[in-house]
Amino acid sequence: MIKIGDLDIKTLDDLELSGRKVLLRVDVNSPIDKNGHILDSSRLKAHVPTIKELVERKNSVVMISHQGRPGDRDFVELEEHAQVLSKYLDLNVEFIDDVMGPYAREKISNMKEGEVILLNNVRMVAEELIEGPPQQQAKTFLVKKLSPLFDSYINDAFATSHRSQPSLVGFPLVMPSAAGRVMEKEVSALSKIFTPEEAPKVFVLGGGKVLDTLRIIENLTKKRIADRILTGGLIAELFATAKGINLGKENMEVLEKLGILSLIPRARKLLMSGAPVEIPVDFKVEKDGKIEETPVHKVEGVIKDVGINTADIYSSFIKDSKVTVLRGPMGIIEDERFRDGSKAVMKAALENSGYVIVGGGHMVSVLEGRVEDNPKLHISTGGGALLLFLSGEKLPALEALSLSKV
Ligand SMILES: Nc1ncnc2c1ncn2[C@@H]1O[C@H](COP(=O)(O)OP(=O)(O)OP(=O)(O)O)[C@@H](O)[C@H]1O
Ligand SMILES: O=C(O)[C@H](O)COP(=O)(O)O
Repeated sequence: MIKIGDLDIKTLDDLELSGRKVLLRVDVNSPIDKNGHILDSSRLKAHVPTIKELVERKNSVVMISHQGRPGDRDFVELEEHAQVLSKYLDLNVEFIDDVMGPYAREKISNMKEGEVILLNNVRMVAEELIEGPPQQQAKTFLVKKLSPLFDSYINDAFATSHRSQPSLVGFPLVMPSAAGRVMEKEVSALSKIFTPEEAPKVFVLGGGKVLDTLRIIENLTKKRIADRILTGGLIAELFATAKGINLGKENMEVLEKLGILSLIPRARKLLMSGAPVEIPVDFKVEKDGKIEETPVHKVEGVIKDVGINTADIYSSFIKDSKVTVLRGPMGIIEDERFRDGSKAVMKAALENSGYVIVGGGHMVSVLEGRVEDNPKLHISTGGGALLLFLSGEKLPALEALSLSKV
């Protein structure tokens, strides 16, 4: 059983799972290249322990997932996903080109112990795109057609837990349901953020999603969760400007174009209410094709990364942290010349003895493979779900799991 706030959620340890037919909601939504192929399969790999365990416990497993959204380039079928999963699992994952029609239902009914199926993209079913409360989603055709074929429902899709769609919130109301191992790992790692005993807590927040990050800082401040919030990326520029620092014409133009200047009053309010927000003391800027280090009060050129002194000061704060959360890079890390700030904070976090949580594709890429066998490191699979979780919002899929029938 996992406890999150006032919710109690069953895990694979709490359900009778042997010789059963299990419907497993996974999130295999992956970046897709221009030829329609999977670019990065880390989300698929993440589900391997859950699937393996269910197979080893002699269940037959039917996976259901979305990929992209209708109308988008990455809205593709899941045939290649099944092939990749087969490779990781070293067993045949059969792709079924159907979601809930007679073909899929017949295949599911005839499954034998240990067999694994991946249904086609659940967002081909129009109902899946409508968000609504669990009680409404439990009455959808998706739930009505599929639930009678299964003994249990397992949700392992933490990265989609912020959506209140039928495949995520409809099933727990009508059948015994539990969280899979990915969901369990995410929830127990991320709940360290809200545990007062684990302190001090340092949040390293950067990147480009300024409004989302501002919401996180508002929540962390309101609930007095963070001891220090070290800013980089565009959120650092917002807070520097909110403090009255002139970052120069070029950077102000960037902030204006992105609509970030309108957030200044919210940032000021946070600063005045005692938010433990730190801003860089220096930046790495690009000016007339040259790269320079410049103090925060004398910025000339376009800001591309935090400076050397900031990286040192931030690293020293991280050194004493018991929980460090890193989300969003310190600079424009797609360019190798501007990765130093992000690399420095990551190094400090990994060298410290505390717990480290890394979220968001860009910061994960700064890990550069240093992930094996590190029990103190948690790499979240969540994008939007993680942002919402950190903002203190409830995740509908978790709430629904807590309503599990039986
Ligand atoms: N100073 C800066 N100016 C402009 N862009 C910046 C700056 N610093 C970082 N960025 C950009 O922020 C982007 C990454 O931010 P984002 O918030 O999307 O993080 P992420 O961790 O990848 O999130 P997710 O995985 O959820 O998409 C990168 O493209 C990077 O170039
Ligand atoms: O990548 C994600 O954030 C999840 O898979 C959810 O996808 P969505 O934003 O299309 O609902």
